[in-house]
Amino acid sequence: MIRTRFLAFAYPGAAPLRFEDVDVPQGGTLLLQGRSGTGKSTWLSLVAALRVPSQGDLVVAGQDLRALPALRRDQWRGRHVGFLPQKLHLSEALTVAGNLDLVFFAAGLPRQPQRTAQALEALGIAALARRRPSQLSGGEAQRAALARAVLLSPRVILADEPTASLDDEAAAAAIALLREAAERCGATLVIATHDRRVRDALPQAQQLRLDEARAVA
Ligand SMILES: Nc1ncnc2c1ncn2[C@@H]1O[C@H](COP(=O)(O)OP(=O)(O)OP(=O)(O)O)[C@@H](O)[C@H]1O
Repeated sequence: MIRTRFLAFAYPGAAPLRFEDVDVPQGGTLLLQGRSGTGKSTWLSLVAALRVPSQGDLVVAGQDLRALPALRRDQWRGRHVGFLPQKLHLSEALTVAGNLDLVFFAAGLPRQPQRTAQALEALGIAALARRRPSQLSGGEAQRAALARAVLLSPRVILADEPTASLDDEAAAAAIALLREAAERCGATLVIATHDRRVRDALPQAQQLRLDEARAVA
């Protein structure tokens, strides 16, 4: 679940970005929409506890993020938030499986090879576990990044423009994979997108529209 009230964030020297309230139940889907520069990445970073709101309340998966001590934020994120960034950030120094193993490290947990294998299996890329990211197709790399995002069965999955630069077939596959992964984990799914195809594919999803007006104090 995600609940925001009067949420705002100000970059130094800039007018605050103010965000409309949302109430997304656990397991629900939210589409975060708006043109470039309207604050989608900022909103995602607040929900992921990467930034602290300047104002307002923010509860994610039952955790009041303003009450979360700074020292516990990274661990909380590592355990409860799965992030599928637009640029996938898979390390070429590691195999696909090795990239997933980093998740355990980030969450302060021991490596669990069986769980890594299961996550790759669930996304249909078990056979690619020992490859390097550069040896994957774009779609395979996205599956690897999604396997990494859902490895610890997060309560929230945040996907930043997951269909950008994908053709229709690949975009439909990416949306289906995200939905299936969220369903398996019982996670709340947030997709930041300005792709109409995502909205059309998820007609039941809640929507939060950001616009330029919100960037004004
Ligand atoms: N580190 C920063 N310092 C100052 N201003 C910033 C910083 N990061 C973003 N901004 C500004 O905050 C506003 C929101 O940026 P944000 O990246 O959240 O938008 P976005 O909707 O995700 O854009 P895009 O779709 O292009 O990724 C923009 O006006 C941007 O210029």
